[in-house]
Amino acid sequence: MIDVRQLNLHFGQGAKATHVLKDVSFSVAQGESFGLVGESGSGKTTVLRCLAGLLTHWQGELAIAGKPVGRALDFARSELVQMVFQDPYGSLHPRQTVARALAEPLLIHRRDQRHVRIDEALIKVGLSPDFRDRFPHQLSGGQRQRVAIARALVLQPRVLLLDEPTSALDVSVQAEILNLLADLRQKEGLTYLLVTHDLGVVAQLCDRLAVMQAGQIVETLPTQSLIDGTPRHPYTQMLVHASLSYSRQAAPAAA
Ligand SMILES: Nc1ncnc2c1ncn2[C@@H]1O[C@H](COP(=O)(O)OP(=O)(O)OP(=O)(O)O)[C@@H](O)[C@H]1O
Repeated sequence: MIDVRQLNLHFGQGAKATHVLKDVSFSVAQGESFGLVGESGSGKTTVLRCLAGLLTHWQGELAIAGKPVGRALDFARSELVQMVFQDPYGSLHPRQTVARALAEPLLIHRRDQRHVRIDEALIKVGLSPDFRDRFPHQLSGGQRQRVAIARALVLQPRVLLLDEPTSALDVSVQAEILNLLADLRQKEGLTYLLVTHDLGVVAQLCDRLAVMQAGQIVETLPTQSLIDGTPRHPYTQMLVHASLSYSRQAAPAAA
């Protein structure tokens, strides 16, 4: 469903150019959920932004649903792929009602039955149609992220690009949103590409993952290997170790 081949990207020019993505290659099957993990600045979000059409100066080959992806963001791509951002407050316009936020993609794509589609999208994310007239500041963090997911779903895409979809939320709400994403993947037959720092999120939501370091993929592995503690690359082992010792430190405080 998603094919990334030899993806390269630089920011800046000449002597100041930084090579941010270095020959990144991976494939995600139809219906699969694939995680991208790695330290801050390793290039995870940049990969999503290339696939979403938000960055256009990449080199390599990108294809979605078997069709090569061009550089410019076009209608066909928006109908196939949508992105959900980390901070739902930032991604929703503060003066737009929920209905207005969801109507916008429908208007741009000239879809009919907008009321019905908006209500259907709200129900899919566990919100009642009563939420139509609310503004973002009248929503909790979890409800805002539900609205952002509803907006991503309203055009019925086949792929969601999820950029740290739960990291801006309270811990108690994170589990709800992860459950919602797991349910939606199954019910809607979606394919996920998910960026996260949190190996717990990968364990819950992803079938496979790629580990990035300094713009390169160092290892691609099934999530089960992560859980079994059998990753091969020393950097992945270090990430697993760091995450386990963090959980152990956090456990007494949480008790
Ligand atoms: N618009 C930009 N202009 C210049 N450099 C950028 C730009 N966007 C990202 N970068 C740089 O590209 C590198 C990769 O950034 P990216 O956001 O993809 O990393 P990341 O792995 O997603 O990190 P994080 O987990 O912190 O979001 C970083 O060094 C970042 O500073």
